[in-house]
Amino acid sequence: MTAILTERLSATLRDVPDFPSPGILFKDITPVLADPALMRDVITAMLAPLRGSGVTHVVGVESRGFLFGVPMALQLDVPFAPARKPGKLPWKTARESYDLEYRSDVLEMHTDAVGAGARVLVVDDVLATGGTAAATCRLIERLGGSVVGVSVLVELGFLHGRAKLPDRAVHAVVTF
Ligand SMILES: O=P(O)(O)OC[C@H]1O[C@H](OP(=O)(O)OP(=O)(O)O)[C@H](O)[C@@H]1O
Ligand SMILES: Nc1ncnc2[nH]cnc12
Repeated sequence: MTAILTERLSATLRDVPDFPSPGILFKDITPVLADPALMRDVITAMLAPLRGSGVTHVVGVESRGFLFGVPMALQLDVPFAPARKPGKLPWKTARESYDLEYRSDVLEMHTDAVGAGARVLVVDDVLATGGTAAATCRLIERLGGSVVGVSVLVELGFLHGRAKLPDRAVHAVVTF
């Protein structure tokens, strides 16, 4: 990761205090989405540690994980599969519950999304407490896939999300 990209990201991400609830400092990624040159460099940086890892599928976590996961899957020329909030996917699903910084939730995936032999990269915008990423990894493994790595744009290091992802290869472009 270049220091210059880290600086560009730090200057572009918007901190929003007390959203969505008091005491949370929310990292708003919408200014990054609004900058195509920065987005291109971000996607390249999120993929860089995974080159040569034999990734066969990208799983993006609803909703902000989709914004980075789809362009990464296109770059790798592999299928993208969504991990979605409950009740959104139309076909047969498996589900996992998890806790995150400001609430509890459930994620679902289609049961045929990542079968045996799939080498899956999990993508999200933010790693905070790690609950979301850990639940996604559990879901993928229950469906028969193996998790090659977890790639995020922003890691909130003070929330110790990596502690919920022991033995996982976790990659963040920028850590606060
Ligand atoms: O590491 P954790 O503590 O689990 O938190 C990280 C998750 O929280 C946010 O998603 P959120 O569920 O708020 O959904 P959104 O992307 O639809 O806004 C973020 O996009 C990650 O998915
Ligand atoms: N502080 C935060 N900012 C943005 N997304 C988040 N997801 C969980 N915690 C977050």
